[in-house]
Amino acid sequence: MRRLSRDVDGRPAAPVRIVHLGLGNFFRAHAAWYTDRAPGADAWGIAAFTGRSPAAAEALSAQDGLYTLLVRGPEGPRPEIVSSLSAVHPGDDLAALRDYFSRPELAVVTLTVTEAGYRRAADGGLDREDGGVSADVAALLVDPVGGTVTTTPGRLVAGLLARRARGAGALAIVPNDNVPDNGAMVARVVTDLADAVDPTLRAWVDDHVSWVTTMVDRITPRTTDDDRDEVRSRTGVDDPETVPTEPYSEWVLAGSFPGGRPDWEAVGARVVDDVAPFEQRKLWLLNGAHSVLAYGASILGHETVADAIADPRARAWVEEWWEAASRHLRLPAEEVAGYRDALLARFSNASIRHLLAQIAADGSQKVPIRAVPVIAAELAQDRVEPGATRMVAAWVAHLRGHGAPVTDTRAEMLQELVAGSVGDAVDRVLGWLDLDAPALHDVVVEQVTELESASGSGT
Ligand SMILES: NC(=O)c1ccc[n+]([C@@H]2O[C@H](COP(=O)([O-])OP(=O)(O)OC[C@H]3O[C@@H](n4cnc5c(N)ncnc54)[C@H](O)[C@@H]3O)[C@@H](O)[C@H]2O)c1
Ligand SMILES: O=P(O)(O)OC[C@@H](O)[C@@H](O)[C@H](O)[C@H](O)CO
Repeated sequence: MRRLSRDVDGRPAAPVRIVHLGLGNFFRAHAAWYTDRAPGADAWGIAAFTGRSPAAAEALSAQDGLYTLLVRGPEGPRPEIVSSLSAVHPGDDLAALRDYFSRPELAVVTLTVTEAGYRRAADGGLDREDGGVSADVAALLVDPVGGTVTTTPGRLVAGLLARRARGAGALAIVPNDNVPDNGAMVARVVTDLADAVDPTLRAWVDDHVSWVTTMVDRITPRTTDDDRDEVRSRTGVDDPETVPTEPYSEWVLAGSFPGGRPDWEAVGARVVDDVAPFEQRKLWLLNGAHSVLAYGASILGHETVADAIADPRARAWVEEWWEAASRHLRLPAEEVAGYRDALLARFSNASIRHLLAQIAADGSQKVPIRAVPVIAAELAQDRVEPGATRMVAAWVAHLRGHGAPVTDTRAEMLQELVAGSVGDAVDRVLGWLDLDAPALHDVVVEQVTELESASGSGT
């Protein structure tokens, strides 16, 4: 069985003008795919760095950075080869990272490092108590041009220090993680870390970095052996780096690109003044429903989104969540209704095996941005809507050992929050979420109790 190689399968590697951090599946289905398909792609190569493990860099290097995107639509799976990765590196290859940042032709830095990768404290600023962050600050204080850094904010500051030292000019930083106002979010953690290592760096950053805000959407689960087998049988290529994804894709961006960028709009991206309405629509309706299912439907015994949405009980939870969330979206009702219909079709796509356990991970980063704004908006209108609170109740039950396994960078703290009686657990979790309204307590306790008794019963 043959492997992918540029001699046979792809375009020649384009000159690197984009650096990407976080070489996961979503980046390969989304930003790398838009860059590959944009007109003039032969002028826009990406150098991508893994976040933690070097495995993806090693495997992709062995196939010249090429990989197969397996687009799983209703008409059957369609393999597409993506050629935009000109170079792939393990995340700890800091010499390469600093070198790219020093080049004037580098114009864009994109990121998909997960919500937890930004190392934020509860107030949204950089978590200075985080061990990785304090080690990065210490390393850059001792050696700004060669210090070893491991966190994403640390790597960005190391790159920016190298760029300033070479006078290499302005660039855009484009976070593509599911975080509201993600441009301002990444600006904050990076400038916090910059301030801690060099008080003169902030002024340079202000003049030379454009923080772009984005809404990103394309359901992209982890790769399974079935995906690799499908590619093998359809193309005769053995591609361990296959990425499964759905046909639907959206990318909405706001911000400037002082060094230029690929013509992503030509392949469907939208550049707008304000991302917020798109981001709320997607984060609340899509990601919020995902979280309702990840915690609630895994308690009912389901493993994937498609299985879960086919269960009338879980589907009703999603519809109730959408009713509550939709009331607070600043979009025309018909647009919201159309989006909801499209979501039902996307969730029901059984050829995408999207595991509820994957979506459930790092709830401490997701529940506060997916559930809290909707519950708070309901409270502001004197409503306690069970459809809105169920995500929190299901998360509490999940943290107490029901449904999908708990994987969270803050697992230890969360276990303390949910210990003891259901009433105590709910009190502490609502307090941690800054949802102190007494009216919520009984509703959430009743929902947790109901979910815990449904646990494992499959009813
Ligand atoms: N998968 C999707 O459907 C999808 C869709 C829209 C947005 N996203 C966003 O993309 C992110 C990544 O999703 P994915 O499917 O590519 O996941 P993935 O697990 O395939 O890849 C995650 C990447 O981030 C890196 N990473 C993980 N934790 C990190 C940390 N603490 N510090 C630095 N790097 C870290 C990993 O090494 C890997 O390179 C999501 O968290 C989400 O915010 C995903
Ligand atoms: O990727 P996460 O971990 O932020 O969230 C899990 C899912 O809700 C998410 O991946 C969606 O599938 C995605 O945001 C669709 O565009």
